Amino acid sequence: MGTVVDAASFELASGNDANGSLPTEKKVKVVFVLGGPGSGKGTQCANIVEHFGYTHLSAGDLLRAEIKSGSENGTMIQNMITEGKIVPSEVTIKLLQRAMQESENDKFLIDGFPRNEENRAAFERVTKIVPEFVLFFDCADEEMERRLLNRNQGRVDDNIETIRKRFKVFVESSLPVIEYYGSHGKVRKIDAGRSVEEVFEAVKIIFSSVTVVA
Ligand SMILES: Nc1ncnc2c1ncn2[C@@H]1O[C@H](COP(=O)(O)OP(=O)(O)OP(=O)(O)O)[C@@H](O)[C@H]1O
Ligand SMILES: O=c1ccn([C@@H]2O[C@H](COP(=O)(O)O)[C@@H](O)[C@H]2O)c(=O)[nH]1
Ligand SMILES: [Mg+2]
Repeated sequence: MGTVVDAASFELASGNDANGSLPTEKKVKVVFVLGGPGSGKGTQCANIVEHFGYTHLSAGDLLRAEIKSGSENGTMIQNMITEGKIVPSEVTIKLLQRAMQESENDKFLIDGFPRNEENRAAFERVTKIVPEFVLFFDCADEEMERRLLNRNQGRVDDNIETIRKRFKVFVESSLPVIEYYGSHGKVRKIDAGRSVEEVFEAVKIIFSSVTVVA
């Protein structure tokens, strides 16, 4: 597995177990993958996994799995997704923490999270994880809308009404998170309006510059 250089490792603390014993710890490296709905986050994460050995954690996929699992939060999550709203941080962070703890990998692409300032602050406070960097897929609304309306995966939020709401939430709540990380020199911005292959060429340059083969 590749070793990421020039990046600190961070400790992931789990919640106490049933006996209240000390939390277990796992050192992990995290890259946040952000961008508007339909900008191609999931598509490019699949390529990054294949070439650079990360584990892909899509916050949206984890929430959709939680609905399917019959969780007590399922109805609330379903309603939030249908409305394009942001699920409370504690729910999403628990799912992300669990996925990282259960994985044998130590480097993760967290796709579609944090979506607002509260998500960001809560994640850093609870997990003590600071991302190595933020990959930002920048894409025009018209292109994202076209992609989402053609996606055909049966998602309840891939309809024009919810898509418009998601765009508004992205601009009002998620862009400030990207600006926050930008002000800390952590954002790697990519023109995501190009073909899948062209976008991945740009992605590869970024990951190649932080990763060395072991
Ligand atoms: N560069 C691209 N050019 C054209 N189509 C693309 C490109 N990247 C992804 N797509 C297609 O656009 C749709 C949305 O892509 P994807 O699911 O990766 O986006 P996303 O950013 O994860 O969206 P969401 O935030 O809604 O989960 C998919 O059908 C995908 O095949
Ligand atoms: O951190 C998150 C991630 C997602 N959501 C909700 O899920 C949908 C779909 O997310 P995708 O990333 O497009 O798969 C999103 O619109 C939110 O409603 C969330 O609340 N928090
Ligand atoms: Mg996605």
